[in-house]
Amino acid sequence: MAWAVWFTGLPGCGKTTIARRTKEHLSRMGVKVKILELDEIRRVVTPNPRYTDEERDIVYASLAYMAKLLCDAGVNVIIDATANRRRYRDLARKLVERFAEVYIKAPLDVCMEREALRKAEFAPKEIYKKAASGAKVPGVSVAYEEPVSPEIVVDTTTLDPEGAAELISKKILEIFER
Ligand SMILES: Nc1ncnc2c1ncn2[C@@H]1O[C@H](COP(=O)(O)OS(=O)(=O)O)[C@@H](OP(=O)(O)O)[C@H]1O
Ligand SMILES: Nc1ncnc2c1ncn2[C@@H]1O[C@H](COP(=O)(O)OP(=O)(O)O)[C@@H](O)[C@H]1O
Repeated sequence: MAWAVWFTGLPGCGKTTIARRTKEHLSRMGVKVKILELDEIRRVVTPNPRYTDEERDIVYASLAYMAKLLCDAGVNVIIDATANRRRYRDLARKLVERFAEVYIKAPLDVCMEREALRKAEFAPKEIYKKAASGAKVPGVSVAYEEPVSPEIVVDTTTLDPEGAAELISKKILEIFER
């Protein structure tokens, strides 16, 4: 049966970078996975995003449901999205039978620095700068609720993206592919 793992963490912590590498790692081990990148999905479902609680409730419920549909169709999923409220991830856990949370950890100041230095392959979003003009940015102007008991935790201050992807892939195989 297919599974879904949710990569959560502050904006700029490294979710997208590590998710893409994890997909490559798993592929080399013969495990296929689809990444649901919220950034990309938002461009379709909220072309003019407001980032209000009401909008986030809808966006995250849709995301969890997409993951469930893919799993039902036999497709393994990595969800790449901040999900600042715990309830967003809990909903996915409820909907998807084989589910795990991956907490990509980095202190806020490191995330801010990474955001500012983000490479050209990602459009520069300057999310943290927007907090200064009133945007509800997780970790700054709205709470980021850490996972309570994530199945996998990676400390990105001690692991580089490759090391993190290797660790996550190994754990995913231990949890789901035994
Ligand atoms: N303008 C503006 N106002 C308020 N909040 C904003 C804004 N732009 C980005 N965000 C917040 O940043 C989240 C996107 O960051 P992510 O961690 O998901 O990834 S990334 O940094 O964009 O790659 C995004 O997460 P989601 O709400 O989950 O889409 C928001 O929480
Ligand atoms: N140990 C690390 N793990 C992940 N990303 C890192 C690390 N060190 C530096 N980075 C850089 O930080 C940035 C993280 O950006 P991104 O992956 O888009 O984060 P997020 O998806 O969480 O917003 C990338 O430019 C990446 O190269």
